Amino acid sequence: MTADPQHWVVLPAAGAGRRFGGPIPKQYLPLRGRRVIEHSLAVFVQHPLIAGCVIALSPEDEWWQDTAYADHPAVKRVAGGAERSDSVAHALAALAGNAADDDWVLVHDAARPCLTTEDLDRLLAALVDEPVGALLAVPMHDTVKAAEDAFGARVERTLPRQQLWRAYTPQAFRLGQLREALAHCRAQGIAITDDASAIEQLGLRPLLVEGRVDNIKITRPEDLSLAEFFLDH
Ligand SMILES: Nc1ccn([C@@H]2O[C@H](COP(=O)(O)OP(=O)(O)OP(=O)(O)O)[C@@H](O)[C@H]2O)c(=O)n1
Ligand SMILES: C[C@](O)(CO)[C@H](O)COP(=O)(O)O
Repeated sequence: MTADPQHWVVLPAAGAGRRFGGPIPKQYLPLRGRRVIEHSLAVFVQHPLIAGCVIALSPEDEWWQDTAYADHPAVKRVAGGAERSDSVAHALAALAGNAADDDWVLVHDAARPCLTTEDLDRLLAALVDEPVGALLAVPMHDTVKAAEDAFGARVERTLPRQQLWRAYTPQAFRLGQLREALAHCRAQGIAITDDASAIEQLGLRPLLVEGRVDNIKITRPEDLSLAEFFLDH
């Protein structure tokens, strides 16, 4: 008889926050009495189904030591990498000693501080009997235009929004499969911006689990005020 899979969390937190700018990386900015990263971790550390967390940090980020989780027994730290996917891969390697290949790993951005326990529970529930893995996502409600090139301002076509979702985190996959998928993308030189994209490159189709729109990532300065608002309501 095989044991039920455990659930682990990987928090990539080694980004520089270039689009945000500012004096320190966005994940360490103050937000409603705590740092952004403390909000992002809190929901996992308190959750009974989470076995432990690995956080990928930039070695230069001395602000981590000031957080409530710096010496927390359930939070292990590793060095991040040049890209988000490298940071995730480093954290997965660190997990290998404690976790099984069939265990679930939930990857969540350190810069996403508004995740609710309800959304996390919905994702965890979706993993029961799920063959591939799942991610929180939000259906597209806007009318979306594709431009003729990345910087072009002229419409090429209107995309069918019924098929479009915004990919959020956490994104949950089997430890062994996610490690394989990230290694495949790295070996093939395939650039990816989320973990689901790596799994898709193996020919698999992750499950989209509808989440709250307010689980935003802090990417640009205006997102910080939005996160403040969402945390208050
Ligand atoms: N080399 C990297 C790059 C990003 N991240 C993390 O991945 C998450 C989402 O990435 P993003 O919003 O793109 O963060 P940054 O890379 O910091 O932002 P930017 O692209 O604007 O520089 C963040 O929690 C960030 O810290 C990481 O761990 N390692
Ligand atoms: C995983 C992710 O949050 C998906 O939305 C990712 O961090 C996105 O990175 P982006 O380049 O800021 O879209």
